Order: sequence, then C-alpha cells, then structure tokens
Amino acid sequence: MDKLFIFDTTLRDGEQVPGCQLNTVEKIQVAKALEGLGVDVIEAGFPISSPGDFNSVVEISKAVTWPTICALTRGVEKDIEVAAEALKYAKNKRIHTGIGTSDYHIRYKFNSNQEEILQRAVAAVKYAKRYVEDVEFYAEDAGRTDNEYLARVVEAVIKAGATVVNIPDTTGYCLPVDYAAKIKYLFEHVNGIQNAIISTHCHNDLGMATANTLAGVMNGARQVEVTINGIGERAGNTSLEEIAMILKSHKELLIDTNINTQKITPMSRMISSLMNMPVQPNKAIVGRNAFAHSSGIHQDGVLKNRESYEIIDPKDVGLDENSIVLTARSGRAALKHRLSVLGVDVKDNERLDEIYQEFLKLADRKKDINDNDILMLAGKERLEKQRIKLEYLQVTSGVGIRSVASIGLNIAGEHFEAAATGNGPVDAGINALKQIIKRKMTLHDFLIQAITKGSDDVGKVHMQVEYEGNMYYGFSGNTDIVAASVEAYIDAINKFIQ
Ligand SMILES: CC(=O)SCCNC(=O)CCNC(=O)[C@H](O)C(C)(C)COP(=O)(O)OP(=O)(O)OC[C@H]1O[C@@H](n2cnc3c(N)ncnc32)[C@H](O)[C@@H]1OP(=O)(O)O
Ligand SMILES: CC(C)C(=O)C(=O)O
Repeated sequence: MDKLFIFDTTLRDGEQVPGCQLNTVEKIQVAKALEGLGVDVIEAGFPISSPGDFNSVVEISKAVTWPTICALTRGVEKDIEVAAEALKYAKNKRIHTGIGTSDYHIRYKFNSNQEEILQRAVAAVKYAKRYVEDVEFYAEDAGRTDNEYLARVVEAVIKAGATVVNIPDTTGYCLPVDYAAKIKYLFEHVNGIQNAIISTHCHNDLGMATANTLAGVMNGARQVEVTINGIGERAGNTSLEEIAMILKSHKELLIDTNINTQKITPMSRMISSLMNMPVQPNKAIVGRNAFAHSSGIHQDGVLKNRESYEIIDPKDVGLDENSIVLTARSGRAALKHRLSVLGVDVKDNERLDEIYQEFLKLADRKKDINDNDILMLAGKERLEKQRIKLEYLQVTSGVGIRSVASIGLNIAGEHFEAAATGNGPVDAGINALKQIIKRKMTLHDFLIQAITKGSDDVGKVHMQVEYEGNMYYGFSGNTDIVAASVEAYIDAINKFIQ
C-alpha cells in the first residue's frame, strides 16, 4: 500500500469562511482533535495576517506533538520571517509559500511576466529554506496555468529545495480529466520530481473538488489538502472524510492514509458546532441523511441485509448505526422494525396492517414521524383491548373558577362514575380518575405536543406514572388535550393493572 499524506487546512482555508473564525483556545481544541484523527499535516494559519492568527500558530505548535505544523505565507520575505517565528515551538514544522502562476494572476494581480514570477517563486523557496527544512511551494491557480510553464516552475522550486509542491485548482475550474492530465504531465516532464511530494488542493466551485483530488492521487500525487466537512473559501475545499472513505472503500487503489475513520463523525460535529456551520443533510459521509434510509423498498432491503443499500458500515465512521426514518414512503417492514426496537412486538400481520394504515394517515400530515408518534399509534391500538376504558369525560374550566371533571370508566365490562375538582382541567380529570382507581400513583413526566400546526391539531401526550417503585409510560393523542392527558394516564395504569 502506498501512503497518502493528509494535509488538513480546516484551520486555515476552512477558517477563511465568513462566520467560521475561531479563537486560539478553539483552534487548539480542533488541532488536538485533528492529531487524534491521524492527519499528517495541520495548516494552522497565516501568521502575518493578524496577531491573533500568529498567536494561534504559536500555541498550536506547542500543543500538538506528532503532526507537522504548517504556516502559510505569500512569496514575501516578511511573511516568511513571521511564519518561521510563529513555528518556533513546533516539533515538526513546514512553511507553505508560493505565488500565482496563471496568466490571470501574473498579468492582473502582479502586473508581471512569467520569468519574473518564476524568479520570485525560487527566491521565496530559498528564503524559507533559511528557516526550515520542510518547505512547501504552491503555484496558485495552477488549475488554469499552462502546463508547460507550470512544469518549469515546479522543476525550479524543487531544485531550490521545495520538499512538497502544491498544484492548487484554486478556482475549482478543472475537469477531473484535465487535472489528471496536468499531474501526469508534471510527472512526465519535470526533472527531479521524485525529490518532492506532489500535493493537490482542489476547490469545489463546480462540485468537482473530490473528483479532482482523486484524479490527482491516481496520477501520482501523494499529499491531499483537505478540510473537515469540505469547508473553505467560497464553495469550499475537498473534504477529508470523502477522500479517507474513498480510499478505505476502494482498497484496489492500494493507497492508504493514517486517518482513524471512526473519529470522522465526532470531528465533523465538533467543526460544525464550533464554526456554527451546519452540515448539509445529504453531505457524503457526515450529513445527517448519509446513513438514513427513508423509503420502504430501501428500508426492507437494508433490514434484510445492510449492504443492499450501504457501501460503508456506519461504525467505520463513528456512528452507532444507520437510521430507518419513517415517512409516508415507508413500508410495513420498517414500521415493524421500529416498533420492535421500541419494545412493541407486533406478531399478527392484521394488527400490523391496522397500525400501518393509521401510520400512513399521520405520515401524510406530518413530515417527521418520531418514536413517540409510533408508540402513540401502537398505543391507540392497544387502547381498544385495554382493561380500563374511558367512556366519557366532562370538564368545566375557565378563568376565576376551580375546574370540575366527571368521568365514566368501563373496567372489565363494569361501569364506574366519579367527579372531582382540580387545579386546572387536567388535574380535575386525573383526580376524578383516582376516585375510581384508588392506588398510590405519582405522575412524573408529562409532555403535551402539537403534531402539526393548526389550532384543530392533535395534541400528543406522553406521561410517566410511578406505581410501587416502577415507572409506567402512557401515550395518547386527541384533538382535546385534556382528554388526551386522561387517556395517557389510563394507558399507563393499564400497563400495571393487567
Ligand atoms: C490563495 C491564497 O493565498 S489563500 C490565502 C488567502 N488568505 C488570506 O488572504 C488571509 C490573509 N491575508 C491577509 O491578512 C492580508 O491580505 C495580508 C496581510 C496577507 C496582506 O495584506 P495587505 O498588505 O493589506 O495587502 P492586500 O491584502 O490588500 O493585497 C494583497 C497583496 O499581496 C500580493 N500577493 C498576493 N498573493 C501573493 C503571493 N502569493 N506572493 C506575493 N505577493 C502576493 C498582492 O499582489 C497584493 O499586493 P499589492 O498590494 O502590491 O498589489
Ligand atoms: C494558498 C493556496 C494553496 C490556496 O489556498 C489556493 O490556491 O486555493
């Protein structure tokens, strides 16, 4: 297996994203987590850019042990001096310097010409070499740089001592076939290329960052510059998790990384939370839906054999399990599975079908069906077979009066009635219930939730009732929330009275 070096630039290119700025303490936290993840190089910042960024590079250098700490500079002496100073405490250090090589950059950014830029590139590498052994050179906008000129620059900087040469597709313009050809061209035309590692740094403006990075690797690049969750300037960078999992999934490529893939999900969540940058739900590997199956045919297939619809074991990226999301497109297999996970075993297909029909009606109204909804549906089923049934409930309540409730119960075929007052209609209803069921019961959890949005909505009630030291759960749903509350209490009682 060939080793691919993972160069993480979440703290530099990722942190350039508006709103994603981190303070030094947060950056140290991220750097330590990246070290745990197994990255080879951490690009910690651009020290000349601000005192805060300088300080972060210093502190990360002190905090991190084995990955190389890299600092970015322009091809400018002062930048290089400041970067070297910031890296003073790093055990393994690298300066990443460079200059734009495309005609756009040479003409408009620098008002210069190819020969002068080539000389500035070489001078920058030589200057950085005065401070550190490990110097990486970037040919900014290499994606749009003419290959013949790029090869001359790459050859010259390697001769000047560059240990790594970065070929960025800065604007995310390249097609994978063209980026592949560019890397191949360099390997075929640069004398001394074996003395340096060729690196990719692909942006995602056209959604091709990962494809381009992979094309580079398949043509000889052995370092990839990536970020967690693919964050970065504009549309972002190649995402670390995608490259790591592509190589883990396609062993035939014979290329390996040091990444401990089981740390990918926690790392992704840490970055998303610290940088206030939500991950799009369908993002490969780390999106909320990356391992969620929501349609009946897929769910049935996955429940029969995970690999029917999953190419990655969720455990390999640090998730406990995949998720079977119940929607109006789900089938009986998924519903039955969820019920059994929740402890409700539906053995009889006729019963399952009845619950399923109720489920479909609810799913058409409500986008997210959660576990409580499912339990409530199964509970409604159960209500009909319960020992204690609510026959009627009448409540009077209002402002400035004490609530009064009268209740009628059918207990194993016998009729009982009672009335009581209470502190509000629910309390009155439960007090009336307790006039008939004279047991020492305590209500703990009591949650009322609207299912959809209208005022005619179903109120869903979830309760926890303690009886003789044990907890019993009760569920119900009704457009009358007082009735739903009393029904939920009766549901809990039925669980210990039968
Ligand atoms: C592709 C990448 O470089 S990705 C990194 C991008 N990240 C950043 O830009 C964040 C950090 N940047 C900064 O803090 C500031 O831009 C600084 C400190 C670097 C420079 O600030 P200023 O001196 O005010 O310059 P300003 O940002 O306005 O313009 C950039 C200057 O750098 C020059 N420059 C840009 N890239 C390079 C380079 N690689 N090598 C040499 N000079 C460069 C530009 O031509 C311009 O010079 P000019 O003023 O003579 O025209
Ligand atoms: C500094 C370089 C590597 C960069 O960020 C780019 O070209 O996008």
